[in-house]
Amino acid sequence: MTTVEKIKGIEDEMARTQKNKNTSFHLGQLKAKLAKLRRELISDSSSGGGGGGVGFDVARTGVATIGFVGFPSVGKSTLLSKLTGTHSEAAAYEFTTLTTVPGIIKYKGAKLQMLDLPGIIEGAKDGKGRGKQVIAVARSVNLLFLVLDVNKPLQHKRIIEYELEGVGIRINKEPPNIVITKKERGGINITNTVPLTHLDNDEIKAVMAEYKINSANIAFRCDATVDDLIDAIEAKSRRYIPAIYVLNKIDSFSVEELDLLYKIPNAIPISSGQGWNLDDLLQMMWDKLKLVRVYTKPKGKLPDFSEPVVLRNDRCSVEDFCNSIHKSLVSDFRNALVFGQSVKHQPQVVGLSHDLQDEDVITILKK
Ligand SMILES: Nc1nc2c(ncn2[C@@H]2O[C@H](COP(=O)(O)OP(=O)(O)OP(=O)(O)O)[C@@H](O)[C@H]2O)c(=O)[nH]1
Ligand SMILES: [K+]
Ligand SMILES: [Mg+2]
Repeated sequence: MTTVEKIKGIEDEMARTQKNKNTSFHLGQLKAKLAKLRRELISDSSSGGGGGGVGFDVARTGVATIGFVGFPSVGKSTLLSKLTGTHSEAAAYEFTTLTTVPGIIKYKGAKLQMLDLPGIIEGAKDGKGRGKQVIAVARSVNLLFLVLDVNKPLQHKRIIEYELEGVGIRINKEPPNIVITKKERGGINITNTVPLTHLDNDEIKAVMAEYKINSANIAFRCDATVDDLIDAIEAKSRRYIPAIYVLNKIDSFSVEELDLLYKIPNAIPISSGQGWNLDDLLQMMWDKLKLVRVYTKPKGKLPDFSEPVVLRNDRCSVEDFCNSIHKSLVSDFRNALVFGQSVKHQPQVVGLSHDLQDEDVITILKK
């Protein structure tokens, strides 16, 4: 049996099993088995076995990368061409785009890479179409544009979410606050700071047994589900990626129905064909990326507000700032003077490990 067939078998069994007190151990076990099999599929596609593909992933440039994912012919390529000026073939037939097409956009001083990808369909994660390669790229981006055609059923949204979840991508979600500390002996010890309303002991035991973890402290600091527990165990293979639902083709949609679309969280209606509402899309992109713009102020001079150094918020220390200017800067570094939100005193003397915030002004003092 192939991994995909085994996954199908477990999914079928789960669908047949009613959730109640007597089945929770069994269901927990099935979910853990499923998560392990899906991880095998992910590592297959990143190591080249059926995924990856020559020339499919592209060299990364810019401070962050945004990937376009959606069903065929929803208008991904039209959007890339509009936003970046890079031509990506668009046509009325499905699967026009067959590989990754990168483009670059400069926004608020930040150079950002956008990746137009082939369309995906139901079953993508299990190898349908170019789904595996698309998903391998999707796992590596900093923000996803999940492009939907407003004229197509909203069910497409569910299918795409399901496909991405199946490969360990978690959309617009924080990692569950569960700390698992493995021990040599002593069994499973559970503590919780909030009541656990979704999980019972049988489920926890089943999952830990399936992962062959016999002794561990598990500290729940959120009202976790069994899926959250599995995500915590599988933390290394999970990707927490912000996403925007780009509801495209509103030019061919009745205005009365538009109100409904505004109710979907993290969504924005646009027309890539007509170029409608793209400014709002870019502003939303900016808010989601949470980039950090830092202005340099040479000693004794005014700050240069024309060209910020842009950092990602997971890499925004003074050291990251130095490295993005020049490799040698760190070795000459004595300390830095910072003005702005990241410091209490204006200015404040800081070292390499200090984390900067958006719109800070910095002066580097050399040895
Ligand atoms: N009415 C309307 N049509 C659009 C819009 N955006 C794209 N289209 C049309 O939709 C069709 C598909 O557009 P593409 O940009 O090729 O879509 P895609 O998502 O890249 O498609 P694949 O690469 O095949 O997955 C083309 O005929 C476009 O002209 C839009 O905003 N409004
Ligand atoms: K198309
Ligand atoms: Mg395309």
